[in-house]
Amino acid sequence: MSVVVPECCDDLKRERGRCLFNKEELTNILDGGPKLTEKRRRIEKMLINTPELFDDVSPDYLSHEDRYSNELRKATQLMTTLEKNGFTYNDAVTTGTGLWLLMDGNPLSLHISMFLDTIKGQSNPQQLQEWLPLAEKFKIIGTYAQTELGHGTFVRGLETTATYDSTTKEFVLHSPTITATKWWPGALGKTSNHAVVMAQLYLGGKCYGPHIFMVQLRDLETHRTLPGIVVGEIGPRLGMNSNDNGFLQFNHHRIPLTNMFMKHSQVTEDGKYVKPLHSKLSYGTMVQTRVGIVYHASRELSRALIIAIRYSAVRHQSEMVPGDPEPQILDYQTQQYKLLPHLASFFALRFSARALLEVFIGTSAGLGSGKMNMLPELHALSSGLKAVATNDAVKGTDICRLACGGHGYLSSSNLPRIYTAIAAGITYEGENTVLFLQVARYLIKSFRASSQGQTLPFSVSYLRVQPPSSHAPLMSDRGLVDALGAGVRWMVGEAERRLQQLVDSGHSPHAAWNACSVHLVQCADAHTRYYICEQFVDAVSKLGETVSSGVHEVLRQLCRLYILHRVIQTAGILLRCGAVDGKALTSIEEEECHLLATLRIQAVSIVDAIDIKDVFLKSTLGAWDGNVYQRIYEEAQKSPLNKSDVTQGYYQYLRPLMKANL
Ligand SMILES: CCCCCCCCCCCCCCCCCCCC(=O)SCCNC(=O)CCNC(=O)[C@H](O)C(C)(C)COP(=O)(O)OP(=O)(O)OC[C@H]1O[C@@H](n2cnc3c(N)ncnc32)[C@H](O)[C@@H]1OP(=O)(O)O
Ligand SMILES: Cc1cc2nc3c(=O)[nH]c(=O)nc-3n(C[C@H](O)[C@H](O)[C@H](O)COP(=O)(O)OP(=O)(O)OC[C@H]3O[C@@H](n4cnc5c(N)ncnc54)[C@H](O)[C@@H]3O)c2cc1C
Repeated sequence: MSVVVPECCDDLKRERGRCLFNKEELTNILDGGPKLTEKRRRIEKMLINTPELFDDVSPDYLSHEDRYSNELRKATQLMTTLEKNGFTYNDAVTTGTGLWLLMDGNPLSLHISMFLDTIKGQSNPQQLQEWLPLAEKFKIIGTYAQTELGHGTFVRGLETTATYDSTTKEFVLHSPTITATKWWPGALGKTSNHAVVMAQLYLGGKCYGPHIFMVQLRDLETHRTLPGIVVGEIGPRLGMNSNDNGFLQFNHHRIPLTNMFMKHSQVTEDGKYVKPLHSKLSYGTMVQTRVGIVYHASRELSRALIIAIRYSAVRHQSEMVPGDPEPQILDYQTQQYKLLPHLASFFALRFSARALLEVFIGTSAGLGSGKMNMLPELHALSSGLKAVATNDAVKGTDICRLACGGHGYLSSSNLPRIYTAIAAGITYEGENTVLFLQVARYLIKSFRASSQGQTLPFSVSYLRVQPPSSHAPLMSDRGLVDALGAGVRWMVGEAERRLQQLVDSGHSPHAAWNACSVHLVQCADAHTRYYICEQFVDAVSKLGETVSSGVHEVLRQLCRLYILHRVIQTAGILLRCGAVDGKALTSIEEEECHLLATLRIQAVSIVDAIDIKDVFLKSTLGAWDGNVYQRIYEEAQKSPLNKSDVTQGYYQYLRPLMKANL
């Protein structure tokens, strides 16, 4: 399939004619540099020239089984195409291209993410040597099986047991109750022949908590389920129905001692336990996936924004001035207010994802040399950013759908599929409220440590009292970010005060925690957003030295919008702690409206610079040429109900009803 860039409609031509910045330069910034843009485009070209990767028929028109098979066909084709052309699956993941082709629930996604990451991050050298080549070459195919019917969040409450039998040097895996059934893992139902399984380790009758085990589930020749294992698919879900999310039960199933992942903790042949350097090292795959999800959420949000902003420039509706031609809906301030703050969020999340990745790489390097001290900060940052990124991507994607009116509800807009895929991100890999509560624990601990004069890690250093002299002018970007920081400091101080007050009045610390948890979640959310603002301001100011003035101006405007919007959202807190006053808020609101009008002028060009091709957007509303109505019409013709003029349903039900004497 070769892509011919079509002439665009007059509306989009006019929009693009107003561009005052170098789009390619902005594209390079978003990709992380010109080399990465070039690499992404090479991958895209190769994928576009592989017609088997594209659907002839929408998954909506397929049966449950055909939908799965079709996605599996494309997933395997994707892997072989990448391999043949000298790329890795990782290239398709990091550029987003692979995800966009297969975001109806790619049945190999868990293999190439959490299964491989667990092998890489949790194996000892022998295990790595044995399993990694097999998994990388798809000789074994796996998933990450942790969640059970009874427990997802509370990992320590998992019920699956792995009991060591020193006489045979084996672990016996068992699901003692219905609630111990593994439930949810992607690709577990029918695709995977292996799984990394989280189970409670028992040695000599004593429980040592959750540990990870490599378990073969199916025969490698026949693909039949092995004895002692029951496995299947869990049925339809809100979205991503081309995946085979599964269930799994063990009936005293035996695996060798060497199948416990032994990088961090070990069991000796005679059944002795060797402790890890940090008790949460076995949660490393989850942390790594949370980092990936921040990128993933920003990418999905960007697809929705491209669709909604291009559509808003093509769609004309109503009269702004009686008798005048119908304006583009993007000219309505309310439409700009719906979309442009989310456009700013996309940029903010992209820069924060990059900053988080650096923290992840730094912490991982430290762990390699036995340094565990950065782990709590990485856990808090990755938890907070995963939660904010998915919450905002879900909200933003739905706003994009709403901003497209009725047509946004069409499957062919692709907004429903983007929405249902990213909506799962709020729940999977740590439910967001639960992750925010982890961040809150870290904030309260840090606040207390600071009160005792201890030095705080970089992401929370602002929690100590700020000397008034260091403040930038309030209305500058820095000044407003400082005000947001003061707001979080006040919120955390208030949470700590309420917790202490409850404990002093006789509540247990745990009861006090629960009684303050709504406020604590708000603290965690506000802290993470403060961190995002800081990263955005830093990134834009660093780029200022290297980019052209047009691009810098657009980035500055987006950053400003993000901060102003955040200040308005937090107005109540900022007023209560005295960080801003009513007069400042009024001028911030006015500035936001002014900025919306400014950014509107180049909005189409900004989303063009995100550079996602039509074949990856998959949207009748968001295509480059803006030929919206023709595409919607043509897509409707593909409905199986349009194959005949009169359907079977007419003869079977409607006609008898019309003929009945009611
Ligand atoms: C080519 C095609 C492309 C294909 C796509 C490829 C993907 C690319 C990436 C993009 C991703 C997109 C798709 C991803 C698909 C993912 C699918 C989803 C998979 C899953 O959902 S797997 C299951 C995930 N499950 C969870 O996340 C469970 C959540 N629960 C927990 O993490 C913990 O149990 C919880 C809530 C943190 C509590 O733990 P608990 O054991 O109870 O501990 P305590 O609360 O008592 O805390 C003790 C102490 O430890 C600290 N702690 C907890 N966790 C960590 C950690 N991970 N690291 C460091 N420290 C940790 C905690 O804060 C406490 O500290 P204190 O000092 O306060 O005591
Ligand atoms: C599409 C999808 C794919 C998935 N893929 C996988 C996979 O590949 N592998 C895998 O192992 N799992 C997978 N999961 C499972 C997922 O990780 C869990 O659903 C998730 O961790 C949440 O756990 P839960 O379902 O038990 O929710 P629960 O913890 O029961 O949450 C229900 C409610 O209780 C609240 N709650 C729970 N605990 C607390 C607390 N301590 N404090 C306050 N509130 C609390 C939550 O905030 C939420 O509102 C997947 C899930 C989905 C939806």
